[in-house]
This record gives sequence, C-alpha cells and structure tokens, in this order.
Amino acid sequence: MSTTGGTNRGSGGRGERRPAVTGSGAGRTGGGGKGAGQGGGTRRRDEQGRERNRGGDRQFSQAAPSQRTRRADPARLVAFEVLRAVAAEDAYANLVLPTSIRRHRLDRRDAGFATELTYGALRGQGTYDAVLARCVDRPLDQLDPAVLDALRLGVHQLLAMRVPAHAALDQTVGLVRAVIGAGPSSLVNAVLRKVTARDLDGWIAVLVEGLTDPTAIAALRHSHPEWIVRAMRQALVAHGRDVTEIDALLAADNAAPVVHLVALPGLGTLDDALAEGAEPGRLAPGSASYSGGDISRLPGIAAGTLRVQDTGSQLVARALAGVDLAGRRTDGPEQWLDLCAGPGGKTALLAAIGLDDGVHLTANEPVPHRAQLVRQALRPVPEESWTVRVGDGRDVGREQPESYDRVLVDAPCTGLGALRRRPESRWRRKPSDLVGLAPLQRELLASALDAVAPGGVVAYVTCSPHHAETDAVVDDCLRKRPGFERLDAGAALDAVSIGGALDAGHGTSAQLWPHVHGTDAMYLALIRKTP
Ligand SMILES: C[S@@+](CC[C@H](N)C(=O)[O-])C[C@H]1O[C@@H](n2cnc3c(N)ncnc32)[C@H](O)[C@@H]1O
Repeated sequence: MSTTGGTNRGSGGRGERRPAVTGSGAGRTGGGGKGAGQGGGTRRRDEQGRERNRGGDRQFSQAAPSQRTRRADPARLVAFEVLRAVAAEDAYANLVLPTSIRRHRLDRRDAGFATELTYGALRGQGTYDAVLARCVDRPLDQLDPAVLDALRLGVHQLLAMRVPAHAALDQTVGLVRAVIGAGPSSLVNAVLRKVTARDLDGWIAVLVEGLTDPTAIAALRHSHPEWIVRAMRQALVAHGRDVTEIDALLAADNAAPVVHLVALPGLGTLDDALAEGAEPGRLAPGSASYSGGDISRLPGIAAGTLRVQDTGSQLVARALAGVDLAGRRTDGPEQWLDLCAGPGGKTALLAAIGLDDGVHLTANEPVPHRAQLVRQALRPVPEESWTVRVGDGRDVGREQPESYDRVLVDAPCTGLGALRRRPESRWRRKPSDLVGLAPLQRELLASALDAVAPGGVVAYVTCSPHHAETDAVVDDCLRKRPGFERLDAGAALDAVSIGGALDAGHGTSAQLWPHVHGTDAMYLALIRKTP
C-alpha cells in the first residue's frame, strides 16, 4: 500500500522532526526503528517471559498506559471522530472532516495531519485490519468498533506516517483513555506494540506469504476489496492495457488526489488560481491543478466561474460538446440535454461551452436538493440558455422524443473510478450495488437514445471502469436497437485535449485511468443516431 505526503509530528505531535521519506513503509528511521529485532539495546521481557520492545532502539514510554496522558491530541481526536462517524453513521469523511477540524480549531499544520491520518486510515483499512488480525487475540468483529477505529489510526501512524513509534503509541493510547476508557487503552497499547514488530513492507510480506492468487495479493497489498481488484483487472484488459498495471492503478487510488480546477469558458479565468500557485492543466483547456490547500478563498470559486472538477470529467463533457454532428438536419442553435445532472459539475461546463453558439441546455435531475445544486452551479451562466427539469430521466425519451442534438448520460454508478477522492467508499460499496444500478443505467441510456434527434450524439459516461456498468450497458442497449453507430470515443477525447496530449486510445469506448492520465477513471461511449 502506498501513501503520499506526510506531516512530521513528534511525541504529543510537536517538537520532533523526522526526515521526509515517502513510499510504502517508509519514514520511521531512527528512534522509530524499522523491523523487528534489528537494533541492539536491552530487550525487556514481561512476567511470562515474552520479549517486549523488540527492536530495542525504540523509545517507547516506560509508563503504564494508566499513567500516561489522559488528554487526546486534538488532531488525532478529529481523525477518530471522523472514523467513528463514517462507521457508525454512514457519514462521508470528506464532509465530516472539515466540520470536525473547525470545531476543534486545528491550525493548518494539525489540520493537514488530521486529514492525512483520517484518509490514510480509511484507505488502508483492509491492509491494517489484516495486520491487526495477526496481533489481536480474537476476531476483529468482537472488538468494540470504537477501539478498532483507534487501532486503525495507530497502525496508520506506525506503518505509513512519519510519526515516531513512541509518539504514535503514546498518543493513540492517550486518545483511547480519554475518549473510550482506561480498560481498552491497555489492549490498544499491547496490540500496537505487536504492530511495531515490522514495517509495512514486512507486514505485507507476512500477509501474502503462501498466497498465489494475484487478486488476493493485490487486495492485501493495496488495501482494496478483492471484488474491486478483480473488476479493475478485467477493465484494464478489456481496454487493451496490461494486467500488471493493476499495482499502479490501485496505488493511485491510495494517493492523495490533487484538486483539479476548471475556469468556465467565456465566464471565468484561472488567473487567481495560478497566482496562488496552481499549475496549468496539461490535458484539458482552461484547467489547472492545485495542491496548496483551501481554494474557497479564490474569488472565482465564490462566483462559480472557477470550479473544482476532475480533469476526466472536464474531458468527457468537452468530448460530447466537440463531436462533429455531420448529419444534423436543422441549422438553428442546438438543444442539449444533461439527463443526470446533479450536482451540476458537467452541466455548468457544458452550458458555458455552448454559450457562444446559442445552445440551450436542459439539465434533468430527479432529486430536488440536487436539482437545486444544479441551479447553483448554473448561476454564472445567463438564465435564458438553460432550464432545470426536476424529474426521472427515464421519462424524457418518451415525453420528448428526438428533441436533442447532444445528450449526456452521466449515469448513477458505483463510483469505483473515484476511490482516491472518497476514502471510505471502497469498503461501503458492495457487488450487489451493481445489481441495483444495472437496470437504471440501461433505462437511462435507452431514454437518451429516444430523446436524441437523428444525427445527434449521446455520451454515456460513468465514473467507474466496471464492465457491468460500462460496455455491458452500452452493448445491451444497442443490441436491441438498430439505427445507432458508436463513434471513436478515444479520438473524441484526444481531439479536445490540449495538443491531443491525452492519448486515450482508439475504440468504441474510452477509459481514462488515474495511474495513466492522472484523472478519475471515467468511461465514455459516444453513440450517434443515424440521420
Ligand atoms: C454521477 S451523478 C451525475 C454527476 C453530474 N453529471 C456532475 O457532473 O456533477 C448521477 C446523478 O443521477 C441522478 N439520478 C439518479 N436516478 C436518476 C434518474 N432516474 N433519472 C435521472 N437522474 C437520476 C442522481 O441523483 C445523481 O445526481
């Protein structure tokens, strides 16, 4: 498993500095120790003769857990609260975290630490639980869930952050004492000491020992559920890539994503963002990437003319807008439809792109509060150029047949292509979700195929590379319907990328990849209704 970034924290989170090292299992040199029994030093044994403090150069606190701090370090407390909310209330970490950071008044440095700890522990949960299962004397599901969350935070600090081992241990035990109780703190202390016996690479070597199934190995190594690894491997092969890329792909899911920005064409600029240190985007026109922290201060963000949007999302929207409608029957301004518009990211970009040509965009969204987000997203675009329809997209084809020149179906999907942005979602998603989504995805695409005018084009898009919600959906829908042709989606994406730099391949569908393109794993099929 790989992690990126890192915040140096000493005991109690302050004072000590460690050399910055990135990569799996890196960073705990010096007092943190690396690997069991490598150092000299005096080895201690407990009353049962078991060796304690293996790797004697470590400096664990000599104090019993009951004598250690009762105060929880605020940054670790924030991470703990978020993990608890994710597990107990089905909360989204990216929504809960900023609120918790504000409530505990963390400064920028502590906020960075809390963010890395929270997201790292959530992403790494699969690997960390496998490590913990080797260190706890009972099945993990018999632990108090709060204790398990605290252990996960401890393991992430020990195995993947540049936190000295003694600080990770003392502070996690202190957190447990303060928020759960003295009893569990002894257990946490004992378990985390066992974890310190190896670094991350050492633990992974132990976990995968004797395994031969590459899916199971990759799942443990990169902390993904096996069914997702299997789906990713299939998708790589289906899109002509080498299956050995799976390691790079899964590692990309574990890296902290940079924020991508887009300036709405004709309405916004990147100037403020670039002045704040954003880098101009390499792939999408009018885009930038920003890793400098809080972007909400930028005036363009407040005005809605500068938006946070993954480059992959920008490119699929631009590909639909840019495709040639050679067989279109009328000469007037085009009618565009965004069938599944909420919260409106692609809607705003499409509306802005179409502005100069007098395009009218209808944005459909069935969920009222999400439809309201679409209206907000469209705020900077003149009102006469768009309409928000609140309704079921499956009805549009029947109610408005052959009415639109370009239709975007950004279908509800598992979101497996954006796991790096939603740290908990890989554990929340289940294969059964695909069963529920499959009919809806087919019905929405069918509705779009009815709603598109002869010569017009439908873009079927998912933020998932899973075959069941991508090519399988498009193949099924087109099998039953003559009169449609699939366009070269890769060529359409290349055509709208800066200098054709994207290199999305060629074929009846295109798949973008985090480890190749630096985007979310967006899927695109372009389907033309024959004139
Ligand atoms: C992947 S999201 C769309 C993201 C959006 N295009 C953007 O770029 O911001 C899918 C959307 O489809 C909506 N949806 C769910 N069921 C739908 C239906 N029956 N008809 C139309 N939209 C639906 C969901 O509420 C959700 O807002």
